[in-house]
Amino acid sequence: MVSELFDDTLWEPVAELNDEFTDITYHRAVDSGTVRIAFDRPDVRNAFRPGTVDELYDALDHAKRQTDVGCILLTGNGPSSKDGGWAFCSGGDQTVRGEDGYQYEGDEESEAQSVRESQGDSRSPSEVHCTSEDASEDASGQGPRARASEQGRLHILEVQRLIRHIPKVVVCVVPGWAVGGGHSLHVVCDLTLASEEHAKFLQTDPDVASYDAGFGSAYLAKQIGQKKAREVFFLGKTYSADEAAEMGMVNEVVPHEELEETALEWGDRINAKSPTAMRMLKYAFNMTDDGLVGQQVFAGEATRLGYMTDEAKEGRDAFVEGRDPEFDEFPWHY
Ligand SMILES: CC(C)(COP(=O)(O)OP(=O)(O)OC[C@H]1O[C@@H](n2cnc3c(N)ncnc32)[C@H](O)[C@@H]1OP(=O)(O)O)[C@@H](O)C(=O)NCCC(=O)NCCSC(=O)CCC(=O)c1ccccc1C(=O)O
Repeated sequence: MVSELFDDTLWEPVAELNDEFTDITYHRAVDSGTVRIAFDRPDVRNAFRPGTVDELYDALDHAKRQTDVGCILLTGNGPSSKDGGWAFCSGGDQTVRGEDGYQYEGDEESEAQSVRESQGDSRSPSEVHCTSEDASEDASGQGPRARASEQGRLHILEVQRLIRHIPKVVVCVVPGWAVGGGHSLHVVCDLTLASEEHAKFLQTDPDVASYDAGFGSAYLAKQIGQKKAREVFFLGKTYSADEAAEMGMVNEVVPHEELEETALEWGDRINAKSPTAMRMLKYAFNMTDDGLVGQQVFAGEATRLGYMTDEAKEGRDAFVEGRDPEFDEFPWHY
């Protein structure tokens, strides 16, 4: 079973990737251009370790390149086999956090690393145990896709940027806890749909001496206002789905049993719209907050539209044919 809320008649695995993944699942809807990417570590409230983040990035990047996909659902599988608890994501896996970020190595290695570090030995586990050839294989104990690294990673931020710039609508489907870096992921998604009974929103970053000083906090303030965003981080209260909707960071709250069905319906609504309009709208919404990068992304799409005109083709053809361009037939639009 993928997840208790998952209807396997409506989805098929994206086989070339899903089979390789250990920490997430990746499915495509049978009847529509919607994909479902889900954290699959329910026993640790879907905390992400570096290998999880790699898989997430790879799935999102694959989804980005599917020209018949308009909507991405990002969710968490559940419930936990240990206690029946539900989670979207509880952020960075604290058991593999090292000195300079999250470590690829498994828990035992991390603990060993901490001990080594406290004894003044700063070698990474891969230096201690692995040759560089070992490191490219599954020496990390985190599945075949884990890329052993001598550096601690904070690359969930790369995933955040991918979600921000992906030319599709990303819906965060929250079946339980959205905490820490998991909370930040929900903030950066275009829309959030939450389980009435189980969704809970909490920022623990400062409890574990972490701080998402980008989208997770500053962009959250754009969504819910400065006072509320500061409350989320400075008081660390837990908010129900209804409270989160009231604050403006959740779009809709539905009964738990209807969560994924509703998410798929949202996907259908999204996919029925003009892909170009949706892409330009997403980038327009982003642009005011994203500075020159926002302008660059929007302008890149404007350039793509320009390239599709006969006027642009004339410019290209004239160069290739070694003649002056003939733009007389093209109006100076106003
Ligand atoms: C999520 C909880 C509130 C759930 O509480 P509860 O329902 O009572 O369940 P528990 O019994 O606590 O948990 C069950 C089980 O799961 C394990 N677990 C839960 N969360 C994590 C985790 N994050 N890492 C590792 N393990 C976790 C827990 O230990 C239990 O295991 P057992 O073996 O069964 O005992 C609660 O669990 C909780 O508060 N969890 C911690 C939340 C947290 O602090 N997350 C990290 C925040 S910091 C972060 O995410 C940084 C992310 C990042 O990379 C980043 C870096 C730089 C800039 C920005 C970011 C960014 O924020 O994105």
